[in-house]
Amino acid sequence: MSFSVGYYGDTGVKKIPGGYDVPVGVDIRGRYDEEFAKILTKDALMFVADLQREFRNHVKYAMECRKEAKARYNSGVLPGFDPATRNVREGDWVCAEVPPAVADRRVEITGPVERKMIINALNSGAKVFMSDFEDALSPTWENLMKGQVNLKDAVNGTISYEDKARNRVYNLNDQTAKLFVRPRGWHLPESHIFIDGEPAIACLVDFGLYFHHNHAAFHKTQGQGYGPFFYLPKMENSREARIWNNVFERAEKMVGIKRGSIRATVLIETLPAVFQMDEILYELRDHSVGLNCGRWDYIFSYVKTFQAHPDRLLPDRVLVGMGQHFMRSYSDLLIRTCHRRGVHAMGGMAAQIPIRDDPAANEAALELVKKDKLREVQAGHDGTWAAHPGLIPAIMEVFNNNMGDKPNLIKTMKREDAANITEETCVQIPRGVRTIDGLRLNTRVGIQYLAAWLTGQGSVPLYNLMEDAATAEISRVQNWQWLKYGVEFDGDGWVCDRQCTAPVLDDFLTLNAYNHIVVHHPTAGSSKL
Ligand SMILES: CC(=O)SCCNC(=O)CCNC(=O)[C@H](O)C(C)(C)COP(=O)(O)OP(=O)(O)OC[C@H]1O[C@@H](n2cnc3c(N)ncnc32)[C@H](O)[C@@H]1OP(=O)(O)O
Ligand SMILES: O=CC(=O)O
Ligand SMILES: [Mg+2]
Repeated sequence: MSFSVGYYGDTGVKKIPGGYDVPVGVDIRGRYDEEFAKILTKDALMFVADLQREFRNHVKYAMECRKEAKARYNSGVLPGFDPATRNVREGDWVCAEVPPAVADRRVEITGPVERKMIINALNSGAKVFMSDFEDALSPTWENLMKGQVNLKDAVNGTISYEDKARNRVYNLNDQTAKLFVRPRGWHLPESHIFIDGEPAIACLVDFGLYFHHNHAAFHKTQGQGYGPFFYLPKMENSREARIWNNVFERAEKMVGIKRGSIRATVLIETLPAVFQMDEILYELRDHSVGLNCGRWDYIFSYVKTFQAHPDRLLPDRVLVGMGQHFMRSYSDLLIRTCHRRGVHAMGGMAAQIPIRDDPAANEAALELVKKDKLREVQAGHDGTWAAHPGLIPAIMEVFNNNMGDKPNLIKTMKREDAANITEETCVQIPRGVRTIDGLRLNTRVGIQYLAAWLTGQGSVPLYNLMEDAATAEISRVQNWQWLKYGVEFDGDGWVCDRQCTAPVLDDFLTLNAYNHIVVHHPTAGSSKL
């Protein structure tokens, strides 16, 4: 493809030699590729630029508000319900009817927008596939653009993949999972696309390109008159949900589809957002299909929100499970809120994945997953997440056995008992030990995950667990918090680490360590008094 440089009369389009055909004000700084050019069309870029111009100031303001909230938490304030929106929490409103295409979401698989994984996930037997530009994806230009190409082929039903080394061709089954797409969070820039001299807002690029190319086909083939469907990550306040709602309305209007076609599930995965569930659903009430317990980012957010509260340090990462009081309260409150408003209350991700080379360990991991999912469905979650296709049958069985023949529990599990959950319950300090092994594991996971991410892998198996950006964040912030506040570790092996990080230098390693090798005889000495 070759273009001459300059502006083209009334089309307002600037053409660059051998490059993308861009509208005025848009500058593509990523590598040129003929396949990517089919995504980065002039029309698609105009659509994204329109969203950017319409919403950039709202997004900037929302990010400023996050900074102000952070300063308040750092000064000792605890997050809580907003007295100004009490009427929304107490009001008797409900969200729009759930679209029939996604009434049953009992098991959802997630994964990055990688070609083979998209096909495997759509074929996995799960009801929904959440295809991820976020926690599971390292947002390199190649990953993002190939991801858009892959999704377009998936929605068109033409996606295939040839694994030459294994002489295997991947195609879609007749029956596939319904596709949801998760764009990145509001805070991230997309630095390969500049609009009016500044980096584009990443999520508007992810959303805009996908929506522009796929809304029509999706409506027909997947959504039964609705869609496309989205997952929205990492919001902290309902003002951020309002921006999404306005983006959806503008997008619907621009392409001429009915208001409420687009539907989204919001991840409640920040501590401030737990006090904004009603408000978030209210803002998105015509575009909502529920909330999801994004438990890993939620733990990360607990540490981040309380970064200046040394009285709220977390125990070892492995101990911060859904059994902790603050985690259970958050899941219960989410179920009650969603069902009161007529939408799905989705559970979260168990991080275990199949362990091929150790049957006993594999069985133990599977038992943990089943236990976690049983707790979720018994609590009233309408569905849950799986990280790997190998887990789908077991998780499906747990949900089938406990949901009966209904597509969801929205009308049957009201959880009115959760109406009494208080602010204090939601921030209650988790219990457990902090150990040097926990610090080491965080360090290993943090380093290995970052190495993978920098080379384009956003989700990886480490120590038999799924690790992605959210789980790696926990490792990072936990180590930061422990080192900053100089925690004393429980158990053995801490002397060297404490000595290396002590504010005042100990005189002798051996003097300090000596008490650890002194073993007094049980009779406490030899003197006979
Ligand atoms: C906190 C959160 O945000 S959770 C949501 C975001 N995180 C995710 O979505 C992570 C999803 N999971 C994954 O990315 C992967 O399961 C990993 C990276 C953890 C492990 O992947 P692998 O090392 O490829 O696992 P493994 O070798 O066992 O895979 C076996 C097969 O299952 C496929 N597979 C594994 N996980 C998935 C998945 N989530 N979706 C689709 N296919 C998958 C593999 O592609 C492979 O296919 P093949 O046999 O046709 O070659
Ligand atoms: O996005 C999900 C999470 O747990 O984080
Ligand atoms: Mg997350």
